[in-house]
Amino acid sequence: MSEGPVVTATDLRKSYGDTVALDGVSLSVDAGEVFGLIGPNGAGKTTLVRALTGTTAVEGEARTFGVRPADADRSRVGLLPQEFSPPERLTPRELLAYYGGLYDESRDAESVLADVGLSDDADTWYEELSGGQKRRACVGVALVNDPDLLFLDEPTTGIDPAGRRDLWELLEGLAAGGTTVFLTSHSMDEVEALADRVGLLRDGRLVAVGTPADLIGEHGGPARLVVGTADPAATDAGAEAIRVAGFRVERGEGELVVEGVTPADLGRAVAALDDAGVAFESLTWTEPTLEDVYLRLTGEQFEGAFTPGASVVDGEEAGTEPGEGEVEDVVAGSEVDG
Ligand SMILES: Nc1ncnc2c1ncn2[C@@H]1O[C@H](COP(=O)(O)OP(=O)(O)OP(=O)(O)O)[C@@H](O)[C@H]1O
Repeated sequence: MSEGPVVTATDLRKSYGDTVALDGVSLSVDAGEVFGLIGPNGAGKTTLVRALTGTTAVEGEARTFGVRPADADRSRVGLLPQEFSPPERLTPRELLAYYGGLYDESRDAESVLADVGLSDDADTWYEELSGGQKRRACVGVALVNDPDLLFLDEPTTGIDPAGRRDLWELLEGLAAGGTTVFLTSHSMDEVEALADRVGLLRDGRLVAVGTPADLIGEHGGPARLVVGTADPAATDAGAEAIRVAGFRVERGEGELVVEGVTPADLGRAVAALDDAGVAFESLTWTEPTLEDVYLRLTGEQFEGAFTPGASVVDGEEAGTEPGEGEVEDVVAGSEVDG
């Protein structure tokens, strides 16, 4: 395993006409590190991957293994582009033989097929594979030269949950063995699970870089208690009781969202509801995730998600009708019947 950064970028810039795709991106990725790149559609992720793999010309300086990407030893780099359409009338086994043949040395096709979970479909034409099986085959192609540096642009799109987890395990194993992985994904759980460090790209700029834990600590916002309330009267009474107990509370339809509740606060919050005789149907405590970081830093909202800090606090702020906000499904947390 080599020492020091395997990938470096200094002030990368790229425009397509008036569209600025990269607006001064600098980063470095060390050997054996999994770097996760996230950001909204059009943020510049694919352009950055292309810059780092030498498939598009950019301003600034990009280096892989210390040389310009176009000059890097191709046998050491694997690339799964976002759009990759191998020949339709080849089977996964043939595809691996075909792409493996481009290198002086390549991995045994059977072991790659096993790695990506395609051993049973190894002799089906590519065009007859399901979407997820196709993507597995494409991941296999990126692995066939046993690369030291692997670029994966949205590798698990279309792959079922079990298959995604298998691929995560595979990537973790590769990284543990010293492979450097540069991963872009729209799946926050994927990036949180895999990445040692995460970079968030927005409008061509890297607006945050850090470990998932650091980014969540810095930008994820507070832990929350969501109280499912039985009826509007209970929602009103619950909001008041929680507020009086000193918490910051927001109201949604049939629920209250109490922000900044630590595990040590839970008892006091529940006691406030009980003391006020407020009937509640559920209690869910959630800690912030990388998804919260993403939402806060991009200003995006998932449909149905409420806007942190933008609705009723102390019942005073205007502009939000009860029922307007709705909290997304619980991602991590515990439910307690009330
Ligand atoms: N070949 C091209 N010609 C013109 N504009 C382009 C081209 N490629 C990308 N762009 C523009 O550059 C910007 C960045 O695109 P890019 O594909 O890098 O974003 P992305 O973050 O990968 O998006 P997505 O999440 O949708 O894959 C977008 O505004 C896009 O429209």
